[in-house]
Amino acid sequence: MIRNSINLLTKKLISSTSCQRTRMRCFSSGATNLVDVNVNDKTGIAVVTLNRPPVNSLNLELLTDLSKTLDELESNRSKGMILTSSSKTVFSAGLDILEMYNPEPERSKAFWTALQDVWLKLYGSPYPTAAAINGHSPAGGCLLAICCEYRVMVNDFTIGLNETRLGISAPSFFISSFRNVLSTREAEKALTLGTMFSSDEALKVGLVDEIATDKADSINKCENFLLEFKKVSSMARAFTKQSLRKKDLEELENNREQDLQLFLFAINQPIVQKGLGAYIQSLKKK
Ligand SMILES: CC/C=C\C/C=C\CCC/C=C/CC(=O)SCCNC(=O)CCNC(=O)[C@H](O)C(C)(C)COP(=O)(O)OP(=O)(O)OC[C@H]1O[C@@H](n2cnc3c(N)ncnc32)[C@H](O)[C@@H]1OP(=O)(O)O
Repeated sequence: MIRNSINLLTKKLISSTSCQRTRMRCFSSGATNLVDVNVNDKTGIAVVTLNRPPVNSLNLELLTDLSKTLDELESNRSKGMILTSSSKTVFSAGLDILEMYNPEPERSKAFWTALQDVWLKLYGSPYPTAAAINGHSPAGGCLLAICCEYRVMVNDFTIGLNETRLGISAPSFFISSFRNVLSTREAEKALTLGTMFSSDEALKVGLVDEIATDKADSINKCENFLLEFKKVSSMARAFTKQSLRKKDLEELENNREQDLQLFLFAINQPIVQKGLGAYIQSLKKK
């Protein structure tokens, strides 16, 4: 009995050694482990890493893991979250196009519902959030970044809501979170043109807050931003953020079914399927 307890303790110690070196607690979000979470014991800040190679495209499983992670952070009264990616060149390639091509009805419902859940939890989170954008961030990848309150982008990558370039309109909750960051004028121009901004252009227009030299620098800068909230009451902070975002959040909360039906209708149009098929082929041919 005692030996078993010692074995268990030894196993726990071994498995947590790499985290202890940096005073981090590690946990993974669920069964599929597509999201890694490291909580710094000293600051209470969680680094949440999207880990679905090769490009972190957002499929049902990744969205479900992310959604569970956001629940855990909220119930653990997180001091803050930094969202980043395990890839060296891609933050997230956006929605997984294979989830929308030849869709299976039940799965596509679950997929869109999971995306809505992630958006509501991330955009409305009571804890402060920052994105360390260490790679390209088109469409749904940009969505995750603009849900956060602060963005630090590593040089030489691109970010934007490029949906019109794919022949579709960005869904309304993509647009409202984009408008929360950019002026209506800049948002309209970028959304209608489907602009993908370079890091410098994104900084100039206000889509990102700082530029970083590499991933470590971007995480450091995000951490500095989050640490500023040590001086602020977390309740007052959360209330203020949620009041500012309330209209956008309620818009989706009150119209979830309608938004889902619009998505299902759109992806089931033969012309959209044809476009998606061609787009998948063009990505494969690159
Ligand atoms: C399009 C939707 C149309 C209709 C639906 C209607 C309405 C619903 C609402 C739609 C909202 C959509 C929001 C989105 O997020 S759509 C997704 C938009 N994303 C993109 O356009 C990004 C496409 N990818 C890229 O540009 C590049 O991959 C990237 C710059 C991210 C990285 O380039 P890199 O050279 O590093 O990698 P690749 O060789 O291109 O890719 C590696 C493999 O990954 C596959 N891949 C890439 N992106 C996706 C994706 N978004 N979904 C699924 N798979 C993806 C790519 O095909 C390669 O696969 P293999 O060849 O290795 O099999």
